[in-house]
Amino acid sequence: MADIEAVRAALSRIVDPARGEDILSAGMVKGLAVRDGAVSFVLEVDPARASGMEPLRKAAEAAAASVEGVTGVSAILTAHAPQGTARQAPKMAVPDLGLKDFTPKPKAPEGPQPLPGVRHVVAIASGKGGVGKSTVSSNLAVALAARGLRVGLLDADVYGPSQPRMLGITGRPSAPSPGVILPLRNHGVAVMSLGFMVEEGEALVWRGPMLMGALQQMLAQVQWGTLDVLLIDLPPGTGDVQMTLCQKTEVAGAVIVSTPQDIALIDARKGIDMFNRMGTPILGLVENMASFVCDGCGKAHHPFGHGGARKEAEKLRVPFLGEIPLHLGIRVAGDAGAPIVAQKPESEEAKAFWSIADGLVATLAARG
Ligand SMILES: Nc1ncnc2c1ncn2[C@@H]1O[C@H](COP(=O)(O)OP(=O)(O)OP(=O)(O)O)[C@@H](O)[C@H]1O
Repeated sequence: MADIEAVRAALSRIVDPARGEDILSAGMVKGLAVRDGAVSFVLEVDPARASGMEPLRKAAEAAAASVEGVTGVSAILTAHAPQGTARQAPKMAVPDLGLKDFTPKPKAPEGPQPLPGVRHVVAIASGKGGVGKSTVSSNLAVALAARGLRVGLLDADVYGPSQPRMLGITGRPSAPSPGVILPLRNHGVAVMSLGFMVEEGEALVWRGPMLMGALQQMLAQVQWGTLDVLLIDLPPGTGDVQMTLCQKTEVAGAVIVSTPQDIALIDARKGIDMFNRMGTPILGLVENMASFVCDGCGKAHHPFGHGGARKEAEKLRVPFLGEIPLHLGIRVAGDAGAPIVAQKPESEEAKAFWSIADGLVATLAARG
């Protein structure tokens, strides 16, 4: 079995030529973990040098891979300027010879790019945390797969990746060659999550640039194969992750999840506004935790109010995709790793997810 100390020793032999120091002593290796032979770590570099650091990442990856018992390595490069050093003057003044750099540089593609092999990228977003965005993502993914679509789910909720638990996946994705990560599968869905790479809670303490680097690397390196739909479970809010996704990747549209409460709807409106500004179409609004049917009296109650999201959708002229009840079964199924559409596909509480999934299939089909 691979030993973390052996991996450390291998990494300590990789020297960053610019610093003349090995990457471990230089503090560039973050989040090193070894689980069942799979090694993962983040190589944190100065943004000013980021474009030339791929060879160092590859060397570190190869060093870790050479350790006995290691079955796969995932080394993620992230750019992060150490505080207070980003603007420091270089120690040695380099004479300016007035020469222009004529080295041809590969032109970075402009604007959002399609993901190879993926027909439609659909972002699942919410303005506020805890409204059920991950629950909706996992149920929609499983429902779409059950309808015969080739479905992937990228858990980009980097602050609290919950899809490994909700979809019942433990393991680690394999990395058969440098720069290639294979997603894991369950319930007919190909899944990639930062939760596979770090211990639970660890990503919460990562800094913004590390998270962004991890997201971009997941977008670039995960080999999804051919997919009809890739759902992206976004973190709540309207931050860097959402913007980077829309700027770099061609997104067919966003599904916004909200509870009926005013406060959640205000945040949902902000989310819709952000997607509008980024030019990403809104596929619709979902109202989660819309009603609660009491076991005792059998009546439907509306603990968070009712109909707010439908009204808001009308007001904002975006499609209303459906209401999902607040139901213990939905939470228990998610916690047990089998979304309700997989665990009890015929149940009343699963119905709304099927109908939203069918609406999404129709919308995407209309787009070709
Ligand atoms: N309709 C529902 N009925 C019962 N429980 C639900 C429902 N929707 C979500 N939950 C539960 O509420 C909790 C929060 O849901 P979830 O993790 O999906 O929210 P989220 O919006 O993705 O949160 P965050 O963005 O903060 O990670 C979970 O325990 C989930 O099982």
